[in-house]
Amino acid sequence: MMLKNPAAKYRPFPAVPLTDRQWPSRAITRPPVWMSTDLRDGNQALIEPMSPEKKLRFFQMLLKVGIKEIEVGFPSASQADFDFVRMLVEDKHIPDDVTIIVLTQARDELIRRTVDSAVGAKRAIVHVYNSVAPVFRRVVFGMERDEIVQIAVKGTQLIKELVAQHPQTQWGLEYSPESFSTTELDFSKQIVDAVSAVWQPTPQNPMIVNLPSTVEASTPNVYADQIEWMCRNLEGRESLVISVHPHNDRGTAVAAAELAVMAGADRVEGCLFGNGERTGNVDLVTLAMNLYTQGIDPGLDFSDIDAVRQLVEECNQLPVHPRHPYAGDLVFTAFSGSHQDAIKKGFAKQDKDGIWEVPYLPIDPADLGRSYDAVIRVNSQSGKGGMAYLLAQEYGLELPRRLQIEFSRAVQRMADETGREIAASSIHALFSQEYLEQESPFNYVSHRMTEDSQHGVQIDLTVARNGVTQACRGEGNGPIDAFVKALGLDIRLMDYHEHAIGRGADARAACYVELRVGNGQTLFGVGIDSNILTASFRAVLSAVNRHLGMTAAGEEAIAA
Ligand SMILES: CC(=O)SCCNC(=O)CCNC(=O)[C@H](O)C(C)(C)COP(=O)(O)OP(=O)(O)OC[C@H]1O[C@@H](n2cnc3c(N)ncnc32)[C@H](O)[C@@H]1OP(=O)(O)O
Ligand SMILES: CC(C)C(=O)C(=O)O
Ligand SMILES: [Mg+2]
Repeated sequence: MMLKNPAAKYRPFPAVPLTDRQWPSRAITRPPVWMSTDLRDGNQALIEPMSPEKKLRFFQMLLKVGIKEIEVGFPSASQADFDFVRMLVEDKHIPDDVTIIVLTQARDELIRRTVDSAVGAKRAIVHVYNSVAPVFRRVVFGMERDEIVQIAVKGTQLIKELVAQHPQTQWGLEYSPESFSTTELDFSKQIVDAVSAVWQPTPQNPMIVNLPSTVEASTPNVYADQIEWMCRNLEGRESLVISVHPHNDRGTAVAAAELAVMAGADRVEGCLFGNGERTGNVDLVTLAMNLYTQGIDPGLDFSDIDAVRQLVEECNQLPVHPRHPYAGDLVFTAFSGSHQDAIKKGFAKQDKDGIWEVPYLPIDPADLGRSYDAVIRVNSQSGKGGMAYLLAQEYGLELPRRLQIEFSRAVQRMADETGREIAASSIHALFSQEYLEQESPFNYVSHRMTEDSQHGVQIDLTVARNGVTQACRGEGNGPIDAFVKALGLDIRLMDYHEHAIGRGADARAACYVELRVGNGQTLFGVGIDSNILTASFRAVLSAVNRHLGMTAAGEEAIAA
């Protein structure tokens, strides 16, 4: 039967009975304990689970990033999973300050195998779980609440018994009431209290209580309420590490984790770049960098984010989205004109060691090992700022503002025609063609200049006009004035800029002149030369040639 309203088959998530919630007015002031479950929850969700070799490379990268708690697998799932954990232990891959975690269902034979896998490690946490939500109790287990509690209690008793036989390892317990976020809070409390009554944690040897949103089912504020409620109601809170394990079914796992930390969670489990079952586990990279941009050291090192991303993509055989926070290919790239303009101005004003204040960039790309080069790219949505930035960064050309406006029209034409992104090299080629290679009809050959107080500046100039060399002389109150007079053309100099390109013996001068030829429109010419005067003369000829190329009126003006 077709439902009239298909949405009617879903029910709204019930609110948590917490009227004096504290978390909304709290702030995060320090990082939580990070736990990576890439090699377990991440791995179990892959189309092709990682080979032992890939798992080891991933593990070593996690160490380098600085993660101290790493869930290394589900050892009872397969011989390969078991062997991987043994290899880590026996080949001494686990640093002393790192704790491995091994996951198991609360079933006898699986628990035994799991404990066996970690024997000999300096520190290991056995992570046991059973699902507690009403739908699991009814559909999967066909059990009442008390029977579900017994699964967890018996499993914990067995773990306690088994680990006592291997005192050379410092053992810990993590208990997860799986599907916590869709479970009645009083039942979650009942089962967690029952487990801790068996394990008997102390503030010195706390037990981890991991409260997963196995399937994210509510807005993040509801999850935060659930966490605060548990923190306030569990027995022996001081002997518990409250951990969260958000999944991203509603796309709000990051928010859920952050609000949960405000609500009292001490620890967060997740995966790099949000890999994991279905829509993924919460993304540890985003969480860490979010803290970083609030001025809080997350204790994780993502200063070479591209290397981390590359390895994760290779091991997971899944791409990281180009717009993934902090790490995607396009997150430090602006195509749109007004963004480019603001970023360019922001970079110019940014003090290297000062507070970060570049518009549109929440973080300095350099802090992630990303380069500024990729920040600004040009396509049909771009304005003058983007191409000016690229010419300055790549070619040392600092175009005056009005020239930027003039040249951006040519760039826009090119972008419209191709419909593609335009590389810095193409912009430079277009700039050269438009301004620097304008050698006809006038081409500079040589000049000699003298100066005295009576005549001002005198120039003996040789130019080629349509390939025919001719000599002329001019006097003026400055070199450009004298040069224009020598040409004998109706030209007015409207604006002039110059700057050096490079330093030392190889330095060259770039000159930009804005001229009005006859009664025509003003337009720019550009000259580059090792001699600053020659550069300015070339710039004048560039403008004149451009003008002649564009208008018949220009020809007449020149002829006049
Ligand atoms: C939310 C999560 O991510 S939890 C982690 C999930 N990860 C994995 O499952 C990956 C590794 N798992 C595996 O390789 C296998 O599932 C194994 C080896 C653990 C178990 O395999 P099997 O023995 O074939 O059982 P299966 O996977 O079908 O699990 C279902 C059985 O386990 C029971 N079960 C499921 N979870 C639990 C639990 N936490 N505690 C106790 N029993 C459980 C179910 O009731 C069911 O029992 P039934 O067969 O009597 O009906
Ligand atoms: C095993 C548990 C913690 C889990 O992965 C989940 O509930 O999502
Ligand atoms: Mg999970």
